[in-house]
Amino acid sequence: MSKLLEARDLRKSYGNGESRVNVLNGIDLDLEQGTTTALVGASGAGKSTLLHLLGALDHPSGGTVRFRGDDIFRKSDRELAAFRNKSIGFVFQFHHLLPEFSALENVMMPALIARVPRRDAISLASALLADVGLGHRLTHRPGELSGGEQQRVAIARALVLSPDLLLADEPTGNLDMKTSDGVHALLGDLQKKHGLTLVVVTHNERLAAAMGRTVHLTDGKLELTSI
Ligand SMILES: Nc1ncnc2c1ncn2[C@@H]1O[C@H](COP(=O)(O)OP(=O)(O)OP(=O)(O)O)[C@@H](O)[C@H]1O
Repeated sequence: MSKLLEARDLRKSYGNGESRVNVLNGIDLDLEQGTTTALVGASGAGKSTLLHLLGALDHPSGGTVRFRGDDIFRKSDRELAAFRNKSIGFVFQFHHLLPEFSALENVMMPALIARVPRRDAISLASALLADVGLGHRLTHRPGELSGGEQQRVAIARALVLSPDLLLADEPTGNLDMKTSDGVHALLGDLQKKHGLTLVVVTHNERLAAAMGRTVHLTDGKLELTSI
C-alpha cells in the first residue's frame, strides 16, 4: 500500500492572547491510498478543524501535511487551490447544492469550472449520478429530492473531478437512521469502486466501526481505537 497523506505534529489554535484556544495539539495521521478512516470525537473536539487542514481549506498553526510526499502548505495560495480542486473532494453535512439547477447541472458544475468540455462533463456527471442511484433523477432540482437524495447528489459532485481523497464531514448528520445507513453504504461502495482514500467524520460510532479503522480525537490528539 502506498501512502497518500502524512500529517505530522499538526496544530491549530484560534484567537490570540487570553482568548487563544488550542484545538489541535500535535496530530500525527497517515492515510494509506485506498483506505477508509472514520474520525470520531465529542462535539467541539476539532474534527471539522482537522478535516479542513487535511483538505487544505485552512492553514495549520504548526506542523506539516504531505500529500504524496509533497509538503502542501509550502505551496502558494494559488497552487494550493489548484491542488485542492484536482486532488480532494468534500462532502459536508449541509451540501449547499444550487437550488435553481438540476441534479445533473449541480454535479457538472465543478467540471465546467475546471474547463472540462461540456459534453464530457455531462457524461461524467450522468455516470456518477447513476453510480449514486439517481440515474432517473438527472433533471430534478434539489428541492424536488429527499434529504438522502440531495446528499447523494453532493457525493456525486464531490467525485466529478476524480479526486484521490474524499473528505466527508458528518455527511449523514441531518438524515434519519435508515437514510444514514444508505449514504454510508454508498460511500463505502464508491470508495471501493473508485479506489478512493476516504475520511468520514461521524458521531455515529456504530457506522464508524463498520467503515474500517476508527481514529478518535480527544484533547487535540488522535487515538487509534480500531483497525
Ligand atoms: N474559525 C474559528 N474561530 C474560532 N474558533 C473556532 C473556529 N472554528 C472552530 N473553532 C473552535 O474550535 C473548536 C473545534 O471546532 P470543530 O468545529 O472543529 O469541532 P467538531 O469536533 O467538528 O465539532 P462538531 O462535532 O460539533 O461539529 C470549537 O471550540 C470551535 O468553537
